[in-house]
Amino acid sequence: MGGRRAWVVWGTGVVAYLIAVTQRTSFGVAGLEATERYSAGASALSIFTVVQLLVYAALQIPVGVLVDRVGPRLLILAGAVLMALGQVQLALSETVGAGIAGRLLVGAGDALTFISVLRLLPAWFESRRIPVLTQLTGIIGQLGQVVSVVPFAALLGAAGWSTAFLSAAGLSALAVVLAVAVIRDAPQRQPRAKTGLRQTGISLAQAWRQPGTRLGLWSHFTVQFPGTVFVLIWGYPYLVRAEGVDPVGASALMTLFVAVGIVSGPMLGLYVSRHPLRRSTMVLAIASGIAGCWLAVLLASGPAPLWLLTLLIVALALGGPGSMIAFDFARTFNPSSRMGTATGIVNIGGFVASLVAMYGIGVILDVLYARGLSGDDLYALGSFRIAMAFQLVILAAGAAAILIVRRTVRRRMAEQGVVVPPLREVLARERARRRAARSEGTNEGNSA
Ligand SMILES: N[C@@H](Cc1c[nH]cn1)C(=O)NCC(=O)O
Repeated sequence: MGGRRAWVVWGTGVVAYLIAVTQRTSFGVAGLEATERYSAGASALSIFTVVQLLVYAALQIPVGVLVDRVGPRLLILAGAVLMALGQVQLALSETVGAGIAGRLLVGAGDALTFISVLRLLPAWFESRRIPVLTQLTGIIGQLGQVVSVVPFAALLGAAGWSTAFLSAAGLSALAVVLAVAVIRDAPQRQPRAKTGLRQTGISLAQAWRQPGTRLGLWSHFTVQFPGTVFVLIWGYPYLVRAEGVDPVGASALMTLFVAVGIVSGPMLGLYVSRHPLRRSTMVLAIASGIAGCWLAVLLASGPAPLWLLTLLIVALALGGPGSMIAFDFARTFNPSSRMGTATGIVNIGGFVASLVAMYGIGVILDVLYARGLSGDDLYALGSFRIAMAFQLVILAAGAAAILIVRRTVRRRMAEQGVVVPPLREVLARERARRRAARSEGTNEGNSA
């Protein structure tokens, strides 16, 4: 376990995930070209992304169940095939309907990938390594966005729509070859228990009834969406049009977002492996940080100062790696035979919250504009702030759900003899220990 072969298998899985994130985000950088190609307006184009995310979210449970039954390799392979077909379809499509069919295939293939790559970890690595590797999987995968924004966008500009999307399809074809050649479910061939539909239903129900799975779901729900919404759709127009940040400054803030995610991921992974009883406390701390920064930005008189916007970006960026803690709940509270199923349940949370927030912000902006409350600017600062405040409602609901489920989790743990001491007590004990260590040091100094 954990030898060279394990790193190669996991590394290949991560490359497949990075390629999936490239396919996921490639349409986002082709908005202007898509408007021309399909002669479509903004709302028609938004259907492409909504359909893709809906398919992704809807497939999480079936995929989670499947990965436990057929293993991750086959699903990573099938995911790459679907994404290659989807991008070919998009490359050749000339109508909105045909284009959406392409994105639907991409969403389906994407849905198969992440859960399957996480499922490789417990088969190949010791459990103490998994929190950091989970974080690294997320971080490296997110670099797929950079592939979309830099080489893909350049190819789109230079060679046009069909060439760019056919090349993206080529990347997924490469993932197919790599998956066939390198990825194996486990170091040794393992007999897979034959599970019928009834057993699958039972396993799904067991994963859902496990409060640790639901703690993961709500953790993912609460801290993943604010960053996703900001980066995928509303962040740039908010910074530039509402807060008056110049485009170069806005791009720098978006880059800071990626950098903070990369630096903080491994740190959070280490925290999780050292303090497994304080994982939800970290999730709640990140959620409070995001809510606090948003409140300060939204309540600022006039445009928010740059230092405050920078702080907001840092808090939002922590949400990505913070949401990976959710998968650790799925893994540690479920037997490995149900891990895929539990991971699928958890992964729905952030994507549902993101869809609700993205749509809600758009609707609020439209309503305020239609009622004449935004003057002649859809993105007026006052209106955008009201719309962005909608996220605080979702954050509060998520945090409340975490607190409620956590109580059940801790009660169950106490029944099994694991008591989580209140944070107050732990901090007081730690202060006393430090005081004692200091006074011991002073006494030793005096007697020397
Ligand atoms: N939390 C994200 C991944 C992530 C890690 N760091 C920033 N974002 C997640 O849930 N990913 C699922 C997926 O399919 O990408």
